[in-house]
Amino acid sequence: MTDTLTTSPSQTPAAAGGITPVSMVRYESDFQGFSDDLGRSFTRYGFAVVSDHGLDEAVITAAIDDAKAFFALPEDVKRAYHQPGTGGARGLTPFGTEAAKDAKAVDLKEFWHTGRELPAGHAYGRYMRANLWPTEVPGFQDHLYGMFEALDALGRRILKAIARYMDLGDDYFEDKVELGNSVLRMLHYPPVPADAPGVRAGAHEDINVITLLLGAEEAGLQLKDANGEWLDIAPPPGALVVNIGDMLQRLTNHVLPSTTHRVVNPAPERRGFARYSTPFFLHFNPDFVIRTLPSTITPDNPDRYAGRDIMAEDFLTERLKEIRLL
Ligand SMILES: O=C(O)CCC(=O)C(=O)O
Ligand SMILES: [Fe+2]
Repeated sequence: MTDTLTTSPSQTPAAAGGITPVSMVRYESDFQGFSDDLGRSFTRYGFAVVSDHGLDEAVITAAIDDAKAFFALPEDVKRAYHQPGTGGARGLTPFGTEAAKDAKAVDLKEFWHTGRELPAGHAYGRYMRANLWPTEVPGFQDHLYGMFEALDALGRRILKAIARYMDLGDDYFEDKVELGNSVLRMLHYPPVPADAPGVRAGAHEDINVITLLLGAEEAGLQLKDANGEWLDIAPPPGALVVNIGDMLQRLTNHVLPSTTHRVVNPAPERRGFARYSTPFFLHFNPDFVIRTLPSTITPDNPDRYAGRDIMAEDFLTERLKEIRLL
């Protein structure tokens, strides 16, 4: 890959909203150092800002442009790609559907989900629905799936660094996520009226293993730090925001925390702008059983899930019900 979305390492700002970016340039030259810095950021915030990630800018731009073209279609055309009662797993989830767990208000967003294309007849077909592809936007399928595959590959590289940090053996995650039930979410938050109450996306934790988020430069994304204060994430242009989800928090007995985050409405002068962001929710293979890693159980941190092994797919179903997608 030649083009990158990021600035060169020498231009990487010292800090972004309190979180110092970790450059992936060291992935090849100093894997241990990269893994330690990444792991420390996760341990402290549940989040890391990753620069120099090497994603091909053309692949990302093509997919985002197609998503924008889709969201600009008439409401009734878009609604044909909504499958109610299926957990929003594929296609469109219309504006005003999803709400954060226990939230009273719905989020101010619509989104499109693309999932994995399995080899024909694969046993995981019972857990993963077929993708939907809108015929109204030429190139949508190729571009969206191109972005899915690029983020899937990058997510596995980042998991190798997490495995190194946790002393698990670098390939620990490989056979546990290779056909994971992962989802690429193209999000559209329309412009917000000047007097809009509430937030664009209510406070929540992600369900999955790790999330790779692009497009969070438009202000608004905040995490709740260990003191309970909201901290702006504000990544530099093109940088990737990565956070730990509930499944990895559970596997690591909370050594890697799944941190509460939200998207607040922007300052008045930015309320006329839409937000387009693209989280990739990397999941375990559906039949992976989440059981606390023995190395994370200590006298100070006893097993929080003793006797409560759960299959990744069952965990997901439980949580989708809580956010009103099932
Ligand atoms: O829009 C964003 O930047 C974050 C979205 C998010 O946290 C989510 O969809 O889980
Ligand atoms: Fe999230």
